[in-house]
Amino acid sequence: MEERPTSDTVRTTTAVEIPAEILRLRGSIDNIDAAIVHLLAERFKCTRRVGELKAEAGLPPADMGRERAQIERLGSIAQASGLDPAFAEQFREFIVGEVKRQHRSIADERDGSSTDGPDLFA
Ligand SMILES: C=C(O[C@@H]1C=C(C(=O)O)C=C[C@H]1O)C(=O)O
Repeated sequence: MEERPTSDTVRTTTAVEIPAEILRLRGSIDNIDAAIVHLLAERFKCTRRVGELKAEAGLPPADMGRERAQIERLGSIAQASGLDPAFAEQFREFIVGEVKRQHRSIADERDGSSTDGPDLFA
């Protein structure tokens, strides 16, 4: 006979069968996660090169004019696609924060001067 959980027994996840639809959805979630990692890897390849070109040109790591345009554009895209725009902005900020950290480190490796300059606020 199947043992029923009581207040002092803990039901483990293995005790209950996982519905087939959840398993199917997890297959898609895994594919999406893989795509996100591939896309991020490609994005960081591009931003790393932008960091090198900025350091060569003596440009600062951050460009707040560009970021304002990104925030506006991605906010509209998030809204239209049913993603919370606040979450989209947190995610953008997380990624771009790492990009700027990498740009500062590229500039520092070159001559150590670019981190001392102001961000671009055009
Ligand atoms: C990549 C750049 O540098 C920074 C990083 C950005 C990004 O990751 O999209 C955008 C603007 C900059 O603050 C850039 O200027 O294009």
